[in-house]
Amino acid sequence: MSATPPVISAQNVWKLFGASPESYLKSMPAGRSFDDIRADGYIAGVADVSIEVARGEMLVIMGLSGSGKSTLVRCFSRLHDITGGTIKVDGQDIMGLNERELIELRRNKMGMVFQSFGLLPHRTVLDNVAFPLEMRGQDRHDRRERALEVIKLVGLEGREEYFPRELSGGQQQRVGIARSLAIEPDIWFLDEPFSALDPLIRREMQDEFLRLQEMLGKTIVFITHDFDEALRLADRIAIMRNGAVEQCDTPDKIVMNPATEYVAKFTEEVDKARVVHAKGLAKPVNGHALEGAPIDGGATIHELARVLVNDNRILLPVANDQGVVTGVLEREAALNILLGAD
Ligand SMILES: Nc1ncnc2c1ncn2[C@@H]1O[C@H](COP(=O)(O)OP(=O)(O)OP(=O)(O)O)[C@@H](O)[C@H]1O
Repeated sequence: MSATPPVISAQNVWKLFGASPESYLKSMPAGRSFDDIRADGYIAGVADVSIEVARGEMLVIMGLSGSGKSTLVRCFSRLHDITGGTIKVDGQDIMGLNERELIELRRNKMGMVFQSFGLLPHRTVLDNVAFPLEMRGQDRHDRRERALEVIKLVGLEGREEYFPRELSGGQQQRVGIARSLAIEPDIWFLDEPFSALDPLIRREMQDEFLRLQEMLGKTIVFITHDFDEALRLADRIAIMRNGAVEQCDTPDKIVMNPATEYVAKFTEEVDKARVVHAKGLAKPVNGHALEGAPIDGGATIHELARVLVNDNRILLPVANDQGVVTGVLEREAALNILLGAD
């Protein structure tokens, strides 16, 4: 991960729901499980989570319904006051902010997109997208210019005067995305943005989203309960269960080395060759004598299938995107993944 300070830093964060969570947490003995806490009359929405989000990173929070994804992300923007621990955004402890500072933080730094789109039905696409700029007091001309710009960015040019009811689900979510981008947020929170869309449109939106992210390079926290979606989008995935993070790692590492049985269950059906990259499987060079042209570390094992089958080297040098050899791939290990024998 980069050496720059994290955009979001959560340390030992708890969010308990119940009668007097703060005093309960203070007197709670260490090692209390989710079920113990429930027996005491509390729900551990977030249980001792420590996680950092790097600048420009796409962190996907994945977990089944009720695992605590939304609660954790609500803590990041202090839509929930946390019960214990600390959350810093750009180095600032957000529990120390007053109401006005919080509103500023959310309005200027944070963009949010929800599953339900949340569009204003009596406003056109243009006015929906310009709405957060209006809230910010920007003048009419500037907000129109900016709204037109982001509408174009999400591929809705020509539909500026449509009303939400005249758009498909995918198009409505594009409006939601454009609206959240209008304020140029540093941090972008997306809570299951595509789960109301049918599978084909959903995939299309994921591709669009990756394209946008390539252009914009935002710091993103993306919630999903769909493991395949997480694998497609994430730089790192945090897998939650009972309010806790079971594992937070790159898709390659999660698929190759699931930390718990629970995580392993998600990976069972996954076609690993389509997820794992050469660089994820590569080992350190460690004095191996390497011969011949290197392979692209950013390619998946599936994308390298032809090379892996035809090449007869035992060890293949793996290069980064600058062409520098950074590791070595055992061809047999890669072939095993390709053949589903791993
Ligand atoms: N305001 C609240 N009061 C009491 N319990 C709550 C509250 N909000 C969330 N919870 C509980 O906290 C736990 C985590 O909920 P959360 O909504 O974060 O899960 P989630 O993983 O986002 O689920 P989903 O995928 O269904 O949205 C659940 O057991 C939920 O019932």
